[in-house]
Amino acid sequence: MPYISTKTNITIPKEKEVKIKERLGKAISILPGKSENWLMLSFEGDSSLYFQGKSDKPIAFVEVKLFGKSSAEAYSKLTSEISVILKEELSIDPGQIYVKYEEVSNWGYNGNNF
Ligand SMILES: O=C(O)c1cc2cc(O)c(O)cc2[nH]1
Repeated sequence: MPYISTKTNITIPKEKEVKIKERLGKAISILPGKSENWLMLSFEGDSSLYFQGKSDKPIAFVEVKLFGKSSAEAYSKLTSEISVILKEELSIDPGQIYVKYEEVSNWGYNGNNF
């Protein structure tokens, strides 16, 4: 049950959001055992974000939370793919993107915790 949130200082047109949603749905399988079946996503455009004291270029902060653990190699591959997606869909340069990973041991769903 991964969760990916994407926050950016630029506007995300609806058709781009849908495309990114589809691409992240495939990319999540880079993490062994994870799939779009349990993936939740959120998008927040037009955010007040600054990087290196500036907000004059497209910037993104992406958070990936997952139940359990994965490997540094898998996280690195996912970062590459997320960066490609945001570059191709929103023209955000990889050097303007942070991707944070969080491994969660207590995850609730459907009224109970796994
Ligand atoms: O995507 C996951 O991390 C995930 C899905 C899923 C379903 C399930 O029934 C479990 O017991 C664990 C679990 N993890």
